[in-house]
Amino acid sequence: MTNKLIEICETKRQEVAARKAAMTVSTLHARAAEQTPPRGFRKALDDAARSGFGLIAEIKKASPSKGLIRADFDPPAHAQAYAAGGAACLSVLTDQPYFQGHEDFLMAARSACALPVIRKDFLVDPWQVLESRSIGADAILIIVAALEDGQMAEIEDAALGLGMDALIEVHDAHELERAMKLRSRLIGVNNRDLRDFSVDFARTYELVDKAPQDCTFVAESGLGNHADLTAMAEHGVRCFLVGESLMRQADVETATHNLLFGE
Ligand SMILES: O=P(O)(O)OC[C@@H](O)[C@@H](O)c1c[nH]c2ccccc12
Repeated sequence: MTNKLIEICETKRQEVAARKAAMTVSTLHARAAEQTPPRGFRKALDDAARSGFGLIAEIKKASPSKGLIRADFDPPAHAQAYAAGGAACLSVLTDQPYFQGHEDFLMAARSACALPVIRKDFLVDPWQVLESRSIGADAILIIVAALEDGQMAEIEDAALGLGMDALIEVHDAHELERAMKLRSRLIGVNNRDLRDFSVDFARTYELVDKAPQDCTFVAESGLGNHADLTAMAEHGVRCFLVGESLMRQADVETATHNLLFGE
């Protein structure tokens, strides 16, 4: 695990301890029961990828590597723009200390459109899965580099048990092997190295050939334009997670459309 990831997960464990003390599981269950059912995250991606590209468009205000990305940050407006531009799913950062995210952003984005939404955060405890459903999330992220095998399985069980999808994020062949011990067949490869934040598409190219055919395979991070997507498609990749390059555009809907279909 990289130093940054260790630091983020330690911060997250403290945050979760404080949240657990402030909120009972029965309150979370009651809130989860008020939410509309999970929208089918992987299915929406697969459906879109059958006739084109499956895009998870990310609502991201800031990041540790880039600082502030979007000054006029407006989650419901961005959600609608992404949906109108052709995205299959949304990703919303909820981590506050490192990404300036918030649960309210996810709730506002999900209410503003019909797309399935993944909660983008650092999960270190199955408790956070129920918390994610209680704010409406349709899917959660499992970062293999951050967790032991047993923890990953517990978090995944919690998600699948609530009818949610789990996106399993890997960086290398060893992590992909560990991911294959899980039940979920929704795999993301992060092209960004969390040690130095460098982006290398070769990570995706290496791992897509190693992933079993029944996987929905998502390339993540550093994707800037339609040519990046078509280059990935030549390697058989049809699903993508894109944040920064879209969030920097004044006209998010047109940018999303151009990313998917070319200018
Ligand atoms: O903004 P980008 O370069 O398009 O990347 C989006 C997404 O892949 C990135 O935000 C991400 C991938 N995995 C993560 C894990 C935690 C936080 C953030 C991420």
